Amino acid sequence: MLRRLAALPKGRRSLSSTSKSAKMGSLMVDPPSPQGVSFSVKTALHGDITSHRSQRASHTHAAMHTLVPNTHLDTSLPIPVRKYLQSYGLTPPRVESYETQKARCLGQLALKTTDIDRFLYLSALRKNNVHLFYRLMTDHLRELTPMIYTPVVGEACQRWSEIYQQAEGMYLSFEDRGHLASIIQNWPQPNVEITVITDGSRILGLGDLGVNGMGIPIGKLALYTACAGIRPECTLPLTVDLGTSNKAFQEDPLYMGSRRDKVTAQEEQEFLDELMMALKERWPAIVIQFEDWKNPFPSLARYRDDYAMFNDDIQGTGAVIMGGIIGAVKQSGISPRDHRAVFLGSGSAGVGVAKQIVAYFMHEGLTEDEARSCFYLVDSKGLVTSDRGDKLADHKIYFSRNDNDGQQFKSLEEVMEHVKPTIIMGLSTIGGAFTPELLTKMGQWNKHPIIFPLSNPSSKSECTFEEAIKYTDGRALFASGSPFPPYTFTSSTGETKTLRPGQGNNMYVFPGIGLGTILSRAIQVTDNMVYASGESLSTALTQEEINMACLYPEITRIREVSVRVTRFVIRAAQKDNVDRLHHLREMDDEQLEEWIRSKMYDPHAETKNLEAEVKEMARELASESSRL
Ligand SMILES: NC(=O)c1ccc[n+]([C@@H]2O[C@H](COP(=O)([O-])OP(=O)(O)OC[C@H]3O[C@@H](n4cnc5c(N)ncnc54)[C@H](O)[C@@H]3O)[C@@H](O)[C@H]2O)c1
Ligand SMILES: O=C(O)C[C@H](O)C(=O)O
Ligand SMILES: [Mg+2]
Repeated sequence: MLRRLAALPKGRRSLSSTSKSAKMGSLMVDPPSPQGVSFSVKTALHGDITSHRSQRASHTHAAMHTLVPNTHLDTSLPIPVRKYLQSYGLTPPRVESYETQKARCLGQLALKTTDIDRFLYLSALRKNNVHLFYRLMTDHLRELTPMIYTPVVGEACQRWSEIYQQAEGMYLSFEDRGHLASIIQNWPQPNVEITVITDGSRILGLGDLGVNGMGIPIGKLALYTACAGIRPECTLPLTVDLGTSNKAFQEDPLYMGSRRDKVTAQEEQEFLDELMMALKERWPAIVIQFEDWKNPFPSLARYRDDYAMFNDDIQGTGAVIMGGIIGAVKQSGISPRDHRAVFLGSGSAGVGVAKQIVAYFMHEGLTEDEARSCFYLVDSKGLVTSDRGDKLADHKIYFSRNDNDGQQFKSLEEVMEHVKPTIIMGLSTIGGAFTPELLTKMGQWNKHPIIFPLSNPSSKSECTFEEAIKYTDGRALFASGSPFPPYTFTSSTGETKTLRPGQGNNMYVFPGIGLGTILSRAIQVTDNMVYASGESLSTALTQEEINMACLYPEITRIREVSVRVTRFVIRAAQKDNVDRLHHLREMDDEQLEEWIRSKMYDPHAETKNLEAEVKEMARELASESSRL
């Protein structure tokens, strides 16, 4: 057993996963060996099998402490296990059920009076008892996701320097260039499978928040664990400090990043070249997600062929919104070629979403030109046209209109009058931009107007659910980036209904894109894998959800939905021949989904797994002592 534990960092991901059956085994079944073996576990455990019992116990304890901090301090652990782990006496005497632990946590949460207090409480719980945190999260996704993700993470990032309490994730600075590979060795976890990287330069719709953006990688990776079962110790939140354009932060004595202005695009690229290589050198199979960069197009183009990487804001958002649009287009009763979509916002998300829907429309039989001509992109200068007179950023050129007869449309109102859209999408960061007047017009022009205000957090949403419903007489097909509460509405025909909004947020797909890439050992994240993730969503709705005209599955089912997304992503990787775990090709879809489930971290099973480990260890130790 101890020898097996010593080998743990190389092939397996956690103490508890070492003794699981093949069915319940870890994600790292037959991985390429990570380069960096955890020093403390390796040195503490490289197995002198004859050493003293207490020494062994503390070695085991050290292994757990390194891989899953504080696991031995869970108040649900039985007394014999505590004694074995030498944590007996370090926690109150009573052995508690999860129900009791949960009641205490929810009680404490209820005492908090602000969202930031709830955010801090949950962050501390994650640090102090990671399995309990994820048990709570998976049981209360609807209520708790907004506390650790959008919208509350937005305020947390804005106030990060003020509310900072504990180190989480890694920070790498421009000044560290030339040494990134050796600094990355400081990360104590040996088996990182996925990282989310930001430079903080476009955090949600809140602008450049510099290193305060760290809340985003932490929040996204918490969802990877809660929604797709990637083990918490296999995730690496990463923030790079490349300076900030945020003058207020530069002058704030509490700001914890450098005071330099943002580095140049060339300097950023050189830094990222080194970082990407360093990450892959230590963890050859690592999946890398770029998140919330101001201009993420160059890095996506540069690294996507050589790394298993993707950009969530361009690709994840594109896929998730395509997934919702598939249902909305069907419910609208209008064929794809007759849709006219006005996009407020032509940045990474706007262009990513429009391109992904072009791919869907082509899938439905339109030529590329026909599909592209359905889109009218608007930025801060108005409708994006080829003859507008300013130099268009590269990513906007594809959608620039040529059919405007020299006329320019400066405001959203003018564009909407000109186009009379069937779809409006908001990816502009301009809260309230879909005014009551515009929403009313959408209701007049369309039987079922498609209205997607997607900017985050809630304060930046282009309209609320209530507004979209009220001003279209309850006929809007709606999804927003941040969550809105249900709304009870009486229509002009006197019908009263409680309606639930869809949440068009990339959280429905990125966990499955990441898990599918990890599990298939894909060497790239291809366009087909991204497309498949969005397409899978429309197949994941239950009959009841379809009857209720939902555009997205119920959030409480997200773990099951992630299994479906993961299966589609793996199948697409196989088709594109970028997968490396070829025996998965032999499984039928049902077997593959079952296998995916078996690889997912289940926080509810962890304490039991630990108990089983300890029992097995005790047995082995007893038989070894009897041989001595
Ligand atoms: N729902 C989701 O899953 C999701 C995913 C990604 C991004 N987003 C949100 O989308 C928003 C935009 O993100 P992004 O990465 O595209 O940012 P970005 O900075 O790349 O793009 C913002 C776009 O909005 C335009 N804009 C700014 N002010 C405007 C104005 N007054 N009128 C018209 N257009 C204006 C800009 O010109 C630019 O084209 C953010 O709020 C982000 O939180 C949501
Ligand atoms: O973080 C989110 O909630 C979605 C998206 O990635 C965003 O940048 O807004
Ligand atoms: Mg984002």
